[in-house]
Amino acid sequence: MAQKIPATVVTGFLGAGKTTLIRHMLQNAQGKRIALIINEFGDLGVDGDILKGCGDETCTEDDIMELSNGCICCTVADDFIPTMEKLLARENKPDHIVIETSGLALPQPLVRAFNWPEISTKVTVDGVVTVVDGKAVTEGRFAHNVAAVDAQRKLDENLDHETPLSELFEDQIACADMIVVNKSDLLNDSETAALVSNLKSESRKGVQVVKASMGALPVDVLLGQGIGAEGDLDARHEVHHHHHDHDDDHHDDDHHHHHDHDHDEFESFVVELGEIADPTAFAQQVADIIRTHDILRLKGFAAVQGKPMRLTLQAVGPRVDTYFDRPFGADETRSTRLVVIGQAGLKQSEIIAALSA
Ligand SMILES: Nc1nc2c(ncn2[C@@H]2O[C@H](COP(=O)(O)OP(=O)(O)OP(=O)(O)O)[C@@H](O)[C@H]2O)c(=O)[nH]1
Repeated sequence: MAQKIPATVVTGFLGAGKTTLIRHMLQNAQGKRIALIINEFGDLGVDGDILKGCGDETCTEDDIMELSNGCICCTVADDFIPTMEKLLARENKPDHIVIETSGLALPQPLVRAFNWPEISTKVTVDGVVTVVDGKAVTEGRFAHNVAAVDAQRKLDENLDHETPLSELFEDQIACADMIVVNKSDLLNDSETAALVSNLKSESRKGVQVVKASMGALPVDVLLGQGIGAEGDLDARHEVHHHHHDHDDDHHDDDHHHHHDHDHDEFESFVVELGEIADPTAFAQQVADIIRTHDILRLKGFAAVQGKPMRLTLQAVGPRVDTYFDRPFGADETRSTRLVVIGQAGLKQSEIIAALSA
């Protein structure tokens, strides 16, 4: 019987650095043939485009498959399983499959999907890698399971309210086989050490916690954990959520379980603009809009007047990064397309007006 193909699930909150980590991994794959499945949030294939635009031989378009029908946990049967089957039916099989979940997806339902008969004999979950935005967590955003923040919470009644974001963060930590404390370049040594030790105490026994900057970790560290996570689901208990009206018995079926609607708390939309004049001024404008409207994530591509190259724009919280990634193609419209992601209730028309100003 053929050996099962190992699959690594990369999860982590919005903007934690999953795409960056995967890109680094592909560029340093050391001959390993890696196929990618990307679960995009929103209808603009930004992450896929970033990976395809890396121009590296190891990430040809053929090896990248996109799931774009929303959160992976609700589309297992219609989207994920058929995509996996297509991938597994290929003559030229990958050595390893890497699945990037959208920043809002929960890893447990995806891992559970590997027990489906269509794929369970052919693939196994090598491990779940959870990428953490070290800077954001240190600053107390989505950091509720960090002991220090918890202690503070108990002292302040106003902080008692749990948000879905922190619950999601806990679920991602609970499911991890390896936790990557990314963006360590933005932390000092003692902040990094404190975060690593907090996450170690919050995660299951034996889970590795490693620090990284720009997701730069050796492929041998990330892949080949050999965990078989799909057979180990009970250890990855999802956190009990207070606002749900029924309790989780951990034997829920794949789609209709209690997490289904967590991502309803979020929304995203795409903004199309013409060419922009000045990247620096535009980045500043974007940063101001993010602050005013409490946008979680904003990313996409811009056409800059007089520049043949496409500008990639990435914003996580108030930090906006821009860089030119590749020339626009001859048959490509020189336009600016951005996806905006935030908690439900974004003032879409105001945001579009502000971006167009
Ligand atoms: N300073 C710093 N920036 C980083 C690091 N890793 C990633 N970034 C930046 O953070 C932003 C988000 O990184 P991505 O890799 O797109 O994050 P992601 O988790 O794929 O984001 P989503 O797809 O939106 O969930 C980008 O602008 C990256 O360049 C890091 O270690 N240090």
